[in-house]
Amino acid sequence: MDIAVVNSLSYEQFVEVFGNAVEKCPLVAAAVWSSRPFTSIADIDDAFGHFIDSLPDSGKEGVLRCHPDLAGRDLQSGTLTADSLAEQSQAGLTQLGVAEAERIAVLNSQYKLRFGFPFVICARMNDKTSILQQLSQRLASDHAHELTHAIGEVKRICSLRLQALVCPTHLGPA
Ligand SMILES: NC(=O)NC1=NC(=O)NC1=O
Repeated sequence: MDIAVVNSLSYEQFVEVFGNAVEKCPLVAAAVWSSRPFTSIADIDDAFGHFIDSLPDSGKEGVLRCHPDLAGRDLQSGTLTADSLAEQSQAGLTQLGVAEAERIAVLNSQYKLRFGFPFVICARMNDKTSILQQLSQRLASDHAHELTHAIGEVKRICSLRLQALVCPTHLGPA
């Protein structure tokens, strides 16, 4: 879909297409529609990022709480969104050994207990080793820093999803 088509979408169509750019948070796409017309993918990406950044901490925590655990219950029960399943599979989280699965489950629970939201990382930019490493490292963070870091990961995930949805604008004749 090119940017001209994006700009022609009704808000219902826009939410249909972009509603999961932020995992299970169609509100973000519904709000970002108001920023049309967009000039490029980067423009759309900025609009998503600015909306997320404008949320109060409780809103940011709410966005994080809509993310499924990595290699968690949703993966086991096959209830992940297609986006999340593709991202988690690509990072090797669907082929964890028993010990790795156990370790990520324990660390995810410790993280949620400490911060009140799930550990979120852009799986497409990581693999299971770096994810486990980041999870144990970030457990030691303080709440304020971790909230900022986690929201940065949400925006990375969103950027990659937007790039998969919108084809780059070709300058001049295609
Ligand atoms: N808790 C998470 O980090 N979830 C996810 N990371 C991704 O890249 N996709 C997800 O669903």
